Amino acid sequence: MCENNKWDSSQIRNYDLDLQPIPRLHYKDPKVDELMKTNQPVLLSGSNIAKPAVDKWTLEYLEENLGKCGHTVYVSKTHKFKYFNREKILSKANPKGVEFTSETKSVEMKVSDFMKKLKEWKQGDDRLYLQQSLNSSVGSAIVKDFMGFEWRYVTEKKIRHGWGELSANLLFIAMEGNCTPCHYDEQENLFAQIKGFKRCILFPPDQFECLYPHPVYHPHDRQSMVDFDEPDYIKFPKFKNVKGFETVVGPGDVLYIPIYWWHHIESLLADGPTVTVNFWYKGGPSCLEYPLKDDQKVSIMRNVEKMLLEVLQDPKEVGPLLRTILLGRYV
Ligand SMILES: CC1(C)c2ccccc2-c2ccc(C[C@@H](CC(=O)O)C(=O)C(=O)O)cc21
Ligand SMILES: [Zn+2]
Repeated sequence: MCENNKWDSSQIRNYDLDLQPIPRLHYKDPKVDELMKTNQPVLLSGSNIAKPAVDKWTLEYLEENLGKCGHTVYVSKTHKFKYFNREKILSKANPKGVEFTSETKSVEMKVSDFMKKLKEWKQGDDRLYLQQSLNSSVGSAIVKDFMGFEWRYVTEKKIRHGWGELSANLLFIAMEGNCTPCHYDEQENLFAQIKGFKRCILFPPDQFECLYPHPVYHPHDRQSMVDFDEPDYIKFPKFKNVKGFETVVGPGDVLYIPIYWWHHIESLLADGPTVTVNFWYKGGPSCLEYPLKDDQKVSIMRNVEKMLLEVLQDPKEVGPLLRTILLGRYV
């Protein structure tokens, strides 16, 4: 895995997974469009997409210019930051508000306090992960750098590949070793690495059965139930057969994470904090052409789950009803 002797394999966590490398291409290589057109991940190298950030966004600069208002900081007792959607707790699909606890909580923190905690952090302390939308609430210097991103290139890709509107540009500052467990998003993603190195493990949408996502009504919707650090092969036997892709992104790299592709992302161990900016685009209009694409099937499965929960109300009735439909008739 060691490519540019800036890091070594002792800095990535050891999972027993069958992984192939993600292609790394120059961002102007026409093969980039071949891969994007077929929803394949690709690592774009040598691009200036977020060049002003790569050149200027040191932690000191960010502390100075991120703005005085509070920023959303996630706190975790472990290295894992598993997304938890609070709105799902009392949604109509979960009327009884089944008790859910989240290992990750979010707090508002001044960037100066965040940076101070980053410097003083030691093993065993809670870990922090700052997330900030790059909008008018950040300082004017950051806005100016942001305007200097290579918008012509990313907009050309959005149009050429029929992506939807740009929904967000988020800035992430992670502690070394932080890990975002395996999940998928319903957005196209250009993941621009600014500072430090992140190991990215990706799985195509057709690995759904091997990754066992939480039910759609669960606050951990879209997240895999499998704990990569200690997989429970009894509860999740197909996880043993999962097949994926892997790369390590460094400053200036941009990774295309296609919509509905699973991704597990970790900041290298013992290499200091990392900074990332992502570009999330809504999915484009997808016409039902046959055979259906794997991500369309995931979307259909989500809609079936939502409809059944809507009408059955009680999540415990979904399994028996689907089993009645399936057994002896479809399987
Ligand atoms: C862990 C964290 C801070 C978080 C906590 C609670 C709710 C949401 C999120 C959230 C969402 C996106 C990311 C960035 C990235 C993963 C990575 O780079 O770590 C990723 O998944 C993507 O770009 O799609 C990180 C987070
Ligand atoms: Zn994500």
